[in-house]
Amino acid sequence: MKPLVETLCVIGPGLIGSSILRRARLEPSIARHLIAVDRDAHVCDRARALNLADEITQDATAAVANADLVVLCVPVGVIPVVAAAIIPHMKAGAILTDVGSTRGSVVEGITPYLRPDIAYVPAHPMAGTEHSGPDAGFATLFENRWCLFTPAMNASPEAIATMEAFWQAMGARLRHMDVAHHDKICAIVSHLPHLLAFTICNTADTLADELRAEVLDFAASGFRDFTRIAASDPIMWRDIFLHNREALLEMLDRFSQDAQAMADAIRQDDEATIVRTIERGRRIRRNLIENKQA
Ligand SMILES: NC(=O)c1ccc[n+]([C@@H]2O[C@H](COP(=O)([O-])OP(=O)(O)OC[C@H]3O[C@@H](n4cnc5c(N)ncnc54)[C@H](O)[C@@H]3O)[C@@H](O)[C@H]2O)c1
Ligand SMILES: O=C(O)C(=O)C[C@]1(C(=O)O)C=C[C@@H](O)C=C1
Repeated sequence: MKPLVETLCVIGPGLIGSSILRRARLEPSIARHLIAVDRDAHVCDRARALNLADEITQDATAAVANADLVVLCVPVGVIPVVAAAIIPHMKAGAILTDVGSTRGSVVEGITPYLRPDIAYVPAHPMAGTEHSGPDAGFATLFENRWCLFTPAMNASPEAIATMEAFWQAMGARLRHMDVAHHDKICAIVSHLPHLLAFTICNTADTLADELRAEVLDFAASGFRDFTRIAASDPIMWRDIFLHNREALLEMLDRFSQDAQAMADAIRQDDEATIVRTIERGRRIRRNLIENKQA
């Protein structure tokens, strides 16, 4: 059977990149030959030990020369830098994609380097964990999770169809949307929750010494769920916050107003507002479970 692409090259075989490679190892319909590229020699060694790809190298420009599909899985701050370095070396007719968590800044950063004979089809899988690196990935990471496509550039309908089939083979559900919409949605469902988790852990940690000891003693409470998210990679999240600045600050403003309204309700013994707010939260959790996204 002819695979979707002959040669798949993943740049950055960390959590997301290694999950793509693991899935491609299990599904021969995806690619015949797998290449992994990382600038970090230790990551390359781990990728070799885990047998993530047929070729593993630190040399991105040589690796992409024969690839039919190149997937950029590096932090959003360096996606345009890596794209600028590899695009001149890609073969005509190849597809370039990236899995970056922000769209506006990545598309703006990549656009000046695009070539008319390279299809750029960005797609962001809404799946992950707080862990990073090649050991953290797993083949079922994208199963039943959304993959958000934003407008492709220089891409034929066939190239877009190839990327849709690629993400379906990863197990994902697909949705197309524009860039601004993507960045707003991700700001509220992903970036703001991470900002709140990092901040609440910082707040707890800067409390008085004796209380801090108690925070650790009793952390297996509501706080525990924040600590899971707060364990995420600092470089990845620094880049996301700085690269989705406008949408994130807009959502943070909205949240601050709502938190203030909740503070007012508590101050004023406004039971109805407090209960209404909690009930809305519970409804969201129920919807998530019904949609199999919990
Ligand atoms: N972690 C998640 O939950 C998640 C979910 C969806 C999308 N994303 C996006 O996917 C991308 C990767 O995230 P991750 O969690 O897999 O990160 P990760 O830290 O696990 O892996 C990133 C890899 O990129 C490598 N790298 C960094 N700069 C490089 C460069 N210039 N050239 C070559 N390799 C380089 C690192 O050495 C590392 O191995 C990010 O853009 C992130 O925003 C992450
Ligand atoms: O589930 C988690 O722990 C994640 O951090 C995954 C998560 C998210 O916030 O949902 C993180 C970043 C993404 O771009 C997509 C998914």
